[in-house]
Amino acid sequence: MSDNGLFLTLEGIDGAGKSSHLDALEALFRAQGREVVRTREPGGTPLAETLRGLILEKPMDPLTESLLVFAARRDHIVQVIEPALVRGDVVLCDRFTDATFAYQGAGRGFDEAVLSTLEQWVQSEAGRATLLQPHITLWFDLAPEIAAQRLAGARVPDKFEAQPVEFFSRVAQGYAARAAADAKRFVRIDASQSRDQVWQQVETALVARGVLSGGVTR
Ligand SMILES: Nc1ncnc2c1ncn2[C@@H]1O[C@H](COP(=O)(O)OP(=O)(O)OP(=O)(O)O)[C@@H](O)[C@H]1O
Ligand SMILES: Cc1cn([C@H]2C[C@H](O)[C@@H](COP(=O)(O)O)O2)c(=O)[nH]c1=O
Repeated sequence: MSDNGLFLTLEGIDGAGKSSHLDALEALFRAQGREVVRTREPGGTPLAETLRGLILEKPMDPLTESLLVFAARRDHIVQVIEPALVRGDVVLCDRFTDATFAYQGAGRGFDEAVLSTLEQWVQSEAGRATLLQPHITLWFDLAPEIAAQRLAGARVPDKFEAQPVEFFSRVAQGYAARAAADAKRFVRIDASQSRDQVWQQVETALVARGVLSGGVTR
């Protein structure tokens, strides 16, 4: 399968600040003449959004959780992500498979070999030479204690947001391990800085990667 699009994902622990930059990123790509599909995981299709409700609210064992996450992802890939990439669009996705390795793998302690097998099944496509992976992943790296302070009182916590800081320490380590294993794809963003400084890092990284023209402002 040929794809001329750009698959850009944003990752980080809950409260790291990634969603705060989605509007500006979408506007920036559109201003540079790109079609943008903005989406999220779990979710992005009616079926996957239904699964999201279960994943974020219902208690379940880690294998069940992982299977539901990958089922939602499969529908999302088939219905939304692959068609958009083939059209040449920018797919701006709030979380993808790195979140599964970080949350279900490192956070819950679920078997990463099983996650890798599911990744192979779900992200392979007839006609696609390699596994579907994001072209660029912006990893918003923030200490769990600061993320918890930012989220405190901001909204009613879901099943994951209600987890203790130790859980998010493991999730953060999971992200660090994924980033180390695929350093070409990951861009580490120091998310402890102010919103404007974080945005500057995002913009600079995307210009350096050649996916945005220089001299852009928010
Ligand atoms: N750089 C920043 N400095 C201080 N507060 C921030 C910063 N960026 C975002 N925030 C605030 O932190 C909270 C979490 O931000 P945001 O919703 O963007 O995080 P997130 O990574 O998308 O979280 P989640 O994955 O849980 O949805 C919000 O209240 C937001 O206003
Ligand atoms: C993709 C994915 C997500 N999660 C978790 C991570 C977050 O706590 C929620 C999504 O909420 P957000 O406000 O949209 O960030 O789901 C997960 O555990 N595993 C995954 O694969």
